[in-house]
Amino acid sequence: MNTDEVLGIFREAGAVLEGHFILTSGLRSPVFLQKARVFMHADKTERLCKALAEKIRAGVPGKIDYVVGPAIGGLIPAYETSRHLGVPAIWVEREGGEFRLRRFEIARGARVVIVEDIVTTGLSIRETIECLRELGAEVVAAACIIDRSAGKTHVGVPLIALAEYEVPAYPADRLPPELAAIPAVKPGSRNI
Ligand SMILES: O=P(O)(O)OC[C@H]1O[C@H](OP(=O)(O)OP(=O)(O)O)[C@H](O)[C@@H]1O
Ligand SMILES: O=C(O)c1cc(=O)[nH]c(=O)[nH]1
Ligand SMILES: [Mg+2]
Repeated sequence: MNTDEVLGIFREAGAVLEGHFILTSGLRSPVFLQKARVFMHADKTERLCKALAEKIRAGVPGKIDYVVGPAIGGLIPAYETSRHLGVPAIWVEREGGEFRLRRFEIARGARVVIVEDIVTTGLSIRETIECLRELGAEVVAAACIIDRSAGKTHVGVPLIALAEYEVPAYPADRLPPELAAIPAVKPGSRNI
């Protein structure tokens, strides 16, 4: 599946929003990919995640013990991708602001692949890696449906993106005037 097909699915679902958005990193952007509007459709989610699973299989040599999704955005794509990989899906969720594996136990040395929805700065994946490494897991790769940095983000493990789509993002104190003129909204779940 190529980038145009992935973006086509997002557009068809009405998931490419325009306005003034506060991203999880604190950066501001005129475009927000509201993945929930894609993941509400099982058929669209299946097509995307089947393709992502194939890309993970091709890019990750050896056994995968778990797919790990960072909540909330990563829950559905991690689950659906794990279904196509034939491995269990677990998740990390925020407790006091920090990602924790609250509901599961994994053996030290478990080989895991993180599956995210969207990557912008890679902050959420880096936080997830930190949590998993503290538990002794081996993070063999991370994957996402769309990489908004178009390959510029590095998370310290191989990052497998189904699509790369570069979207502008600005520090809050360096907004272009057209963005500063629109009230900002924060769609994600960090800090709520
Ligand atoms: O690469 P980054 O700069 O970390 O940005 C991407 C992250 O932002 C979103 O999560 P968010 O914390 O907004 O909440 P959500 O998962 O509930 O959507 C998205 O789900 C990714 O986890
Ligand atoms: O960087 C983010 O927080 C982000 C961007 C985006 O387009 N979609 C999303 O869910 N999060
Ligand atoms: Mg998220």
